[in-house]
Amino acid sequence: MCESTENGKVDKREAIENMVIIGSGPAGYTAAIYAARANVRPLVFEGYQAGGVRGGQLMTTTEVENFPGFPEGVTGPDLMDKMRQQAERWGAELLTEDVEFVDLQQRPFTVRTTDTEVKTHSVIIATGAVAKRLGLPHEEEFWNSGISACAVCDGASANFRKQELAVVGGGDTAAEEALYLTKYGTKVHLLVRGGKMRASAAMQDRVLNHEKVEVHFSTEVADAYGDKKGLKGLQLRDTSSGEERKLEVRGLFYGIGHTPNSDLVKDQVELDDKGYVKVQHGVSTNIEGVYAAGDIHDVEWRQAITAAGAGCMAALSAERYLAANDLLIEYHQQDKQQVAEEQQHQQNGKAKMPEDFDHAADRHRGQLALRKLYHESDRLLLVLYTSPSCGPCRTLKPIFSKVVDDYPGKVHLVEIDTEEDPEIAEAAGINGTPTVQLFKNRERLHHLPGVKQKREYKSLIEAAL
Ligand SMILES: Cc1cc2nc3c(=O)[nH]c(=O)nc-3n(C[C@H](O)[C@H](O)[C@H](O)COP(=O)(O)OP(=O)(O)OC[C@H]3O[C@@H](n4cnc5c(N)ncnc54)[C@H](O)[C@@H]3O)c2cc1C
Repeated sequence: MCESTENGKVDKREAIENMVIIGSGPAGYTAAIYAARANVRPLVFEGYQAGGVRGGQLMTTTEVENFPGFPEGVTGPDLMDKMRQQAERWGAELLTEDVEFVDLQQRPFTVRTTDTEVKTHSVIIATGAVAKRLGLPHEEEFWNSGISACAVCDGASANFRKQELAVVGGGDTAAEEALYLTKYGTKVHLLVRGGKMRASAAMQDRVLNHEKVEVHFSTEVADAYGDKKGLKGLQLRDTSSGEERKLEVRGLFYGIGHTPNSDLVKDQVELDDKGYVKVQHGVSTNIEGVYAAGDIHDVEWRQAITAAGAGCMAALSAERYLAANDLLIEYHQQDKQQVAEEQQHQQNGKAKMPEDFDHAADRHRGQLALRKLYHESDRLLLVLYTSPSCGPCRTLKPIFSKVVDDYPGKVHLVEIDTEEDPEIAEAAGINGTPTVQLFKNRERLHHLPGVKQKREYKSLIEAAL
């Protein structure tokens, strides 16, 4: 059933769900795999923007070396894609939407996004955590044009290559980001507020002995400065003497920890003083039938494998709760092969090479296609800049492809891999991926860094058609 609200059409489902899982990090997807295997048919709200991208924090890292089953290591985005495929294969329903409202006071519980509203007998909160920001006076001005919270997503951008860069933080995340950035920058300054680092001994050894990394202890960032082209430097303050000085860098990356994504449930579920959900018996919240799994409650271990373990416990606990209260409706699923709609979209969207260039096709790839269409096409031109190691790009690509499906013959989509085509990305002023630009008749209409809501892209496209 569809109903109109102030937000537009909301799909209000009449049937009561067995289980809703909020979040799609290792905790959410593992809960989905266990619940789906038990014929519970969970509904997963994967998230989109509110608390980090679909797939969670591992979408922002490169190699994961410690997740069991991958002796050669696996990239974070690949690991999360595999978990997603496994959940989908066993019949979990996945919606890439942010949950905006929950009512856990009345049963069945209510869960609502902009597009969907459901009632459910049980809920697993697996909303994880997001990177903290410093809140510098000029942070917003240089966000995505020099300041970033994801070195792995943005470090390879043309404007950071062969430049001096800085990372803030003294823990493992900051150390990992600094080491990653040495691949691209001429030098990386690691700015540590205290007199020593909190990172593991092994990580400290690596950064302190790396020829391209300079560690500045007792140093905090007071502000950032630059011009319209982006960040030019930082105003630093010595935390012991209060003395200030400038440091010329073109990139500032945050590695200063995380905030739990618990705002959604903060007045309904018991939280600790830092905002983490309080649990008993591993995953049970103070509300029967509501469970929490992963970094949303784990202040101590905070690992992919512990989050996945908690997801398993939450799914089994919720299933027991449903069975004990006679609420469970079983759905016997066929062993679906991996039929991800997303893969189909990517398949359909395979871009043509310039040699067999087809003007009529909606989708293209690479700088030659872009140059050709920029000069010759009278359609609206949508340029999607991505990079191979960027997790948010993997989230955006299928969603953006679906947006393009709605305008057959009216738009041209050109995907530019900023590693394959760094010159054109630089010329276009791309400071991070993903970024979308809209052009009409050789005029740039919009520059949209990051992942936006589908409706935002659609309203800009419709206004420009
Ligand atoms: C840079 C980096 C490197 C790391 N490397 C490793 C490593 O090598 N090995 C390791 O074991 N661990 C690593 N970790 C830690 C690991 O990523 C986390 O412990 C793990 O991802 C936590 O999983 P989670 O499922 O609890 O939450 P997250 O991964 O944080 O996922 C939370 C999910 O909830 C969704 N969400 C949030 N709010 C909403 C909402 N309102 N509606 C719907 N969905 C929502 C988000 O979109 C996201 O999908 C790393 C972390 C970082 C930041």
